[in-house]
Amino acid sequence: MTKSSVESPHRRPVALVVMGVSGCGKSSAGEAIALHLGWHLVEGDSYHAAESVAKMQAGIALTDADRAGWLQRLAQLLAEADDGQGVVLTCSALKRQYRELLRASQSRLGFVFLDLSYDTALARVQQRAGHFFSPELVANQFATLEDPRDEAQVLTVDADTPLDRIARQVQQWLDAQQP
Ligand SMILES: Nc1ncnc2c1ncn2[C@@H]1O[C@H](COP(=O)(O)OP(=O)(O)OP(=O)(O)O)[C@@H](O)[C@H]1O
Ligand SMILES: O=C(O)[C@H](O)[C@@H](O)[C@H](O)[C@H](O)CO
Repeated sequence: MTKSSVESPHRRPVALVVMGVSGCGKSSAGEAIALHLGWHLVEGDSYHAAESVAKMQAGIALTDADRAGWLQRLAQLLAEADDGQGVVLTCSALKRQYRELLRASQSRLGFVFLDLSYDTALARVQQRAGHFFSPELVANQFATLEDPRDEAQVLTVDADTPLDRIARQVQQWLDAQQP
């Protein structure tokens, strides 16, 4: 057996997707992580089609077809990350097939899964003012979520953890990996 065949195929990520249901803290944690690492922050919600935002405002869940173009746009942005410029992308990435699509564009991709209870997510979304996302859709987000924990390069974090601690957990996780 050659040396390379026994080594982990995964190298330290140069891009991270901060993922999870609405209200789990993707934007807040994504910003904290990007600041801590000195990486470029991409807010995935900014890349939804206007029609998709209108649907979510109206309490209509997105379909795979609604998300297809959005995910393609995000995949292109992830492809640009490298050792010189890391990228933190906030993106719900609820289904495994969405995550696979993103992985296909960036081999050195990690996911930070913000794990949160339904009750807490709902309370956060209801309390938040001025956001397009309809609280009626929170249950659908949980129904759509396919747990990523058994997939490679996924760090699961309790989404109730203070943001600075989440950022440090991510840093430690990255530091424990080979360059
Ligand atoms: N770790 C945390 N501890 C306590 N409150 C948090 C934490 N992270 C986020 N919040 C709060 O929860 C609410 C939702 O956070 P945020 O908008 O970052 O979530 P999100 O996943 O980006 O949501 P969406 O996908 O709907 O935009 C905000 O009011 C935010 O201040
Ligand atoms: O895939 C989706 O259904 C969407 O990306 C949602 O998750 C929202 O955009 C987001 O959570 C609200 O900010």
